[in-house]
Amino acid sequence: MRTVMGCIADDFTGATDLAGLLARSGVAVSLRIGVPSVPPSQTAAFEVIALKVRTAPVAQAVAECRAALDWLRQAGAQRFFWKYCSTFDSTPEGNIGPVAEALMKDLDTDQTIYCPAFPENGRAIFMGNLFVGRQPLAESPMKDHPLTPMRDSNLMRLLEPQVTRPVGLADRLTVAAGAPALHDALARLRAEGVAHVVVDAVADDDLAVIAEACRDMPLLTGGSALAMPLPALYRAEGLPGLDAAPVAAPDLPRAAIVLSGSCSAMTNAQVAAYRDLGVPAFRLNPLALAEGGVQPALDWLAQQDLDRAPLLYATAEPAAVREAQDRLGRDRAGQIVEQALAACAVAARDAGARRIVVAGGETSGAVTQALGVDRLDIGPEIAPGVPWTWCDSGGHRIALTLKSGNFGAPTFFSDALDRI
Ligand SMILES: Nc1ncnc2c1ncn2[C@@H]1O[C@H](COP(=O)(O)OP(=O)(O)OP(=O)(O)O)[C@@H](O)[C@H]1O
Ligand SMILES: O=C(O)[C@@H](O)C(=O)CO
Repeated sequence: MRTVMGCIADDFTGATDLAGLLARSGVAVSLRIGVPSVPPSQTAAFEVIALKVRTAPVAQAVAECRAALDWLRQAGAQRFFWKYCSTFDSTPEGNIGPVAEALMKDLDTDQTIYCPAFPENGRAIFMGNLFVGRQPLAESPMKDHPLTPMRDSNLMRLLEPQVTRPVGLADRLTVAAGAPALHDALARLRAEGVAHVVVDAVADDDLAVIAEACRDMPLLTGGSALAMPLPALYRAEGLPGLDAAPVAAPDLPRAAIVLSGSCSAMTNAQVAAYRDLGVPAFRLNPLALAEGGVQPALDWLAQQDLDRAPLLYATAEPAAVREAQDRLGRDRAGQIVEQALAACAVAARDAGARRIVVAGGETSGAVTQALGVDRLDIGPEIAPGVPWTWCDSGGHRIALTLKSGNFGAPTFFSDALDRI
């Protein structure tokens, strides 16, 4: 079927978040890991391509996203969505702005919007400032993120150094005036040469207004929640073939593994809560990994009863993360941990684990790539923005859930395992 919307996500948890929220409306969603190496044949109404480019060098991120755009255009898509984190995770150079600008150029469009709001998960934008719960972004735990510490809450100020063309704001008062008013405001900004418009949203109703006003823009950018109203709008337009055939849940053995490489405040709470249940747990320390490699963790794993869903985690508080980064360098510390958790995922699968829980976007990218997964079917939602997915890995059908660092309740790991 012809693809209605092509979506590009800058990390893997973000991709499952987006696909899960789209799937809530019963629309056909296909989630691919990386740009497929073959031209599109059987495609869904909504195609999501998961990339691992959030912290990649700008030129690499732009090249991968343009290749994804090209594939999605071949699939027939004429509208596109650039999905990044609801906490606007980026480095001073990018990659949110440079990718958006490159996609705009390829699509020959002179304006797009930026709306990472995700009210269900406490992300709201007011007067261009992003809030996480009741805290401004830069005062939230995101200020200590291991790879993308967010030290400013103002989205215009964050975006300006990342792009070459003017940045503007459509504020909450405009959004509250409704879709036609927002549409007119965007047209006025376009006439003034404003290419990049941050749009305020504090509640799902605001996102519905924004989606309605902007649904025909060739490129939308934002968090997953902005995409949620789109399937209903496109259905109302009478676009055919939007509905999904139900995906059968596989009957999987109990054996499971939980792998956590996120150091967010919420993941720290989730690791603590899961450990409190008395499950077997092994802490991966980047300094020990740098010296002794991953073998001790693999040896430990080989001794475990996978029916008890053991936990391997590098999750640590900001002071411990800083210490590892000071000694190893930020990127090396991250990569050592990601590679170790990826090796543990493969070992666990080979030992029979068929339900795999992963916490952290970069971590999920490394694990999913190591498992050789190229496509995910969306299953039931565990928490807002975190679905179970089914996929093929190493000749087996497995269940995989990729949890964004900040998402889920403190009981997320046991919630996930109870859900299927
Ligand atoms: N103890 C540690 N010391 C240093 N770096 C660590 C440690 N534990 C994990 N890391 C690294 O921190 C990074 C965490 O990023 P990741 O994207 O996996 O989680 P997250 O940002 O919380 O999740 P999301 O992107 O979904 O919000 C990874 O690169 C991981 O390898
Ligand atoms: O938008 C979010 O917060 C998540 O989907 C994400 O991108 C985490 O990496």
